[in-house]
Amino acid sequence: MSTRIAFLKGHGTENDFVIIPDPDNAIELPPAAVAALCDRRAGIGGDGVLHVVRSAAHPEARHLADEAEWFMDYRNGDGSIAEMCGNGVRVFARYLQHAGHIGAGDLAVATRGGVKTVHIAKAESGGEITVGMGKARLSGDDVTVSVADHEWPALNVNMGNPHAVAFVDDLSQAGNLYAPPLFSPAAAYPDGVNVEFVVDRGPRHVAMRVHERGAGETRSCGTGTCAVAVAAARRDGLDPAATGAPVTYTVDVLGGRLVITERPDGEIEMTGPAVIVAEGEFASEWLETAIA
Ligand SMILES: N[C@@H](CCC[C@H](N)C(=O)O)C(=O)O
Repeated sequence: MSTRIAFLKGHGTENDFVIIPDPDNAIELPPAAVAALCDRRAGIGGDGVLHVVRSAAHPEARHLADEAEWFMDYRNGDGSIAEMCGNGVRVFARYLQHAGHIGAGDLAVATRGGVKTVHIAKAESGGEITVGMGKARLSGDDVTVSVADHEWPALNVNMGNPHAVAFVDDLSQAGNLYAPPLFSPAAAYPDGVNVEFVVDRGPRHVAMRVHERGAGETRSCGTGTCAVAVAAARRDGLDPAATGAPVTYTVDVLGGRLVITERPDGEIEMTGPAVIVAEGEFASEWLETAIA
C-alpha cells in the first residue's frame, strides 16, 4: 500500500538537504533510498539527507537522549553515512524551529560526532545559527592532495569527520572536481576524505572550494570551513590556546559566507544562515520503485 511521506527541502550556504521528519524512526532509509531522494533529476535533489529522529527512538543515539532530544541521522547524497555535517546541523535546527518543536534560543542536537550545542538568534537579530562544533584534531602527518598535474601539501584536520586542507594559488587550479581529488598516503584517510582548496582574501579572511566525500563538489561544507579556519590560523601563527585570545576567520564558500571562531579552550563556533525552502510529500511507492 502506498503511503504519503512528508519531506522538506532546506539549505545552509547552498549546501542543500532533503529533510525527512521521522520522530519515531519509522521510515527505513537504506543507502539506495537516500541516493534516490538526493538525485537532482529523478528525485528531490540534495547533497544529503537530514533524517530527523528523536534520540530515544534511534539505536545510535538512545544513550544521548537525556542530553539531546533530537538526533541528526545524516546521510551523504550517495547514501553513505557521515559522522557530522556542519551546514546540516544548522538546517536541522531551523527545521525544528519551523515545525514548532523549538523556538529561538539554545538547543542540543545529537549527531554521530557527539552532542552539538546550537543557538538560534531571534529573527529581529538576523536569525543566524551558531553551532558549538567541538575541537579540531590535527594530525602532524604529511599529507598531499592532487588534481590532474597539480599536487599540494595538505593539513589533516578532523572535525568529527575527515578533512584535507590545501592552500592553493587560485581556486581554479582544483579544476572541475568531477572526480574526487587523489590523496596520499592512503592510510591517512581509511574512510575517505573531504578536500578543501583555500585561497586568501584578506586578513583572517579566506575562500574555499570543497570536494565532499559522498557528495562531490558542493557549494559549502560547514565542517570544512572549521577545518580551513584552524588550518589558516596555524599557518598564520595564531593559536588561541597559546595566546588566550579567540581567533575568528571569515570563510567564503561558493554559496555564501560562514564565520568561524576558535576559543582558547579549542572549542570552535560556526555561525551562518539556514533556510527552509519548500515542503511537500512523496508516495512511498515512488521511493520503492526508484530503489527496486
Ligand atoms: N556538508 C557537510 C559535511 C557532510 C559530510 C561529509 N560529506 C563527510 O562525508 O564527511 C558539512 O556542512 O559539514
